[in-house]
Amino acid sequence: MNVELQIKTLTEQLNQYAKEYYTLDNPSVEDAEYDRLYRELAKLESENPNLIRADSPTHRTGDVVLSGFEKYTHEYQLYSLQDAFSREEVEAFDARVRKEIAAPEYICELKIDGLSLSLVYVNGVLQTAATRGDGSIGENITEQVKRIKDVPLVLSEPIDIVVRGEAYLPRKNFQKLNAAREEEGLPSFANPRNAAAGTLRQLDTKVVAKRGLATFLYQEASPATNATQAEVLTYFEKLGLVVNDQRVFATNMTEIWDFIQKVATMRDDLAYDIDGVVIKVNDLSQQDELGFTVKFPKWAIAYKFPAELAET
Ligand SMILES: NC(=O)c1cc2c(N)ncc(C(N)=O)c2s1
Repeated sequence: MNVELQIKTLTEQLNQYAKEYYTLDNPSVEDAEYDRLYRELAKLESENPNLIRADSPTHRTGDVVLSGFEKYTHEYQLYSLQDAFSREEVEAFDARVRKEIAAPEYICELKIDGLSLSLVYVNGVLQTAATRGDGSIGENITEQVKRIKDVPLVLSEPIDIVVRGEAYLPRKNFQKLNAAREEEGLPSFANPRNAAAGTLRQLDTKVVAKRGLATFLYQEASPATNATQAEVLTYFEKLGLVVNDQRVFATNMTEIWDFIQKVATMRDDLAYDIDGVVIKVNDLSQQDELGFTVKFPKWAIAYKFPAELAET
């Protein structure tokens, strides 16, 4: 088999094994077998650097220690959501929407308690990952984000797209991390969000790879080709991006509030922290019609759960 085909086969095999291990939590090969194949690929790549593929797992390792964070100017501004803390405030949002949209269909999604992330793909290849910053200028954390196992280095289609999402630390990895820090006599992180933020601010990317961060992508920043938010999310999944599966449609306040209450009861059983529910007008042309206030989109609201009492 020629070297290029060997490299392609090894890369695809290793990426499949990594997906089984990290995302499906169901590895089909022993670590030793993965390591053997990985070393074989790394050897072939070092002998044929021109044949290294963009989706090679060797981009996710290697001890890149950065000297600092470069600033990154977002092509598409990251906006914040208006918060709601009561049913009445969500009702007021719904009433404002109905002033312009007769019979809105909403999509309700979980509000992940992590760190905002912007991913820029060019020709389907991850070019830049950046923090939100002030919404216009963030920090370039591309090398760190390449160490988040569920972020695809290459999408299933060679498209240019800018997506928004959240990087978070799954609760089980948060507990493991704090246990290890206690062992080492280091201060523990107060919550998974702080741990995720602290991890992505690590200049030593080897540390990021060990911590087990994960992502949920939830918004297209570049002009969407889909008609609705629901279709955007389905498209993201097709591209290989991770999308949260807890999302429902609602056409009135009762359905919205039923979902909020359902989420409030199941929140503690989730594998990750959330701090609310995001309600959005599903139709993207209606989102454009509604537009923005000075600060927020008028087509979405973030219902925030009452802050959980700190564990005493
Ligand atoms: N600041 C924002 O615009 C958002 C923040 C978040 C978040 N932390 N989690 C989920 C969503 C979502 N599903 O839309 C959004 S949207």
